[in-house]
Amino acid sequence: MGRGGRDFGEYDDDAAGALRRFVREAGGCAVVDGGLATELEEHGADLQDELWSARCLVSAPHLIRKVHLDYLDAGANIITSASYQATIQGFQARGLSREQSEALLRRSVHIAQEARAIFADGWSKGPHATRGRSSPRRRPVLVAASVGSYGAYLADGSEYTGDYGRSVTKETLKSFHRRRLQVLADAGPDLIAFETIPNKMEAEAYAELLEENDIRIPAWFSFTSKDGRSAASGDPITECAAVADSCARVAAVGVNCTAPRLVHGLILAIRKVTSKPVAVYPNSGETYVAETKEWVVSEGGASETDFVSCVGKWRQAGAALVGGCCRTNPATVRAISRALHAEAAADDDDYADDVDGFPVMAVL
Ligand code: MET
Ligand SMILES: [Zn+2]
Repeated sequence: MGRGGRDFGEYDDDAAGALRRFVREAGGCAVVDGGLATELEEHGADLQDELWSARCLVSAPHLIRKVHLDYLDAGANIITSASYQATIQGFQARGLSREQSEALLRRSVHIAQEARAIFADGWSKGPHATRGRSSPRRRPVLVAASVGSYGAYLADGSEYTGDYGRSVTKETLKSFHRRRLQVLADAGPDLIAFETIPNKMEAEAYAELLEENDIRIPAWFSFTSKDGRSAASGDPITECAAVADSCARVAAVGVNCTAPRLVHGLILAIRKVTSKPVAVYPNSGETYVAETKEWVVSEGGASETDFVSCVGKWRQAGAALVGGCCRTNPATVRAISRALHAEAAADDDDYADDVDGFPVMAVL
């Protein structure tokens, strides 16, 4: 069990059942945080680097903690560690030792756990309690250890194409991820978030690693899609989700860093092959250009601005966890949380003051 967490990790049926209970406790749909790298950059971090957000594990851990706290303050039930692009191989290429690299992976989880503890502390004896709230609400919070795909390590945008070249096999991917996964799991997160998975082969590699290494921390598999029918590589999303479905250690299946307009169809497709909870945390709808490491507005991008107005539709389609990915921020998460808990928010003046009249355009 993670520090400050509930008994989440101690599941004896299946991982999906444990997450389903958590979602229920969170009010029927859990709020996932928003873009971590995006927000680090917003605070001045320079991520034009092959390590991307993982660079801050060395240079600005306090900033990572602040961003986690901002997402908690915005209503997140799940915060995701800064390990997306943190890999032993990537750190070693920069001259760090294996021990130092592994310590940085552990640090990513510990920073998120620390943020949760600070938040819980402030929540029970902070300003809200003195404003006359009779029973301070305790929001359930889980720490997810992020595992970015092999493409993220390559830092060439291939998590959005799924094209790793012929020489990369499932075994390549397994040996690339094995130790990193074990170190992250040993750091004691509540969840492992396999994010931005671009193809079926990497999902298979993860499923086998979870079994072979006997990782007993519930995981979620989250894919990227560019067309709303398949993962980035062209593998049908139904086949990718079926890989996740057949692994008892997988608690949820979903999509992230995908245009919001594609999400509804993807939820419906995923639900055809699994009854595990579905997680969706799209990006703003902009497109990542690997050469310049920049996000640009794509064609038809204007329609993406109603991201938050889609939240109800996604929930109706069966999403159990909703949040944001790149180019989303705490304001997005606050608005998502509001959309999901509209009735509860109406009873809560402090909260309503923060979000009333929030312009959706400004969210993204
Ligand atoms: C390219 S997807 C990045 C996901 C990661 N959790 C982040 O928000 O930074
Ligand atoms: Zn993203």
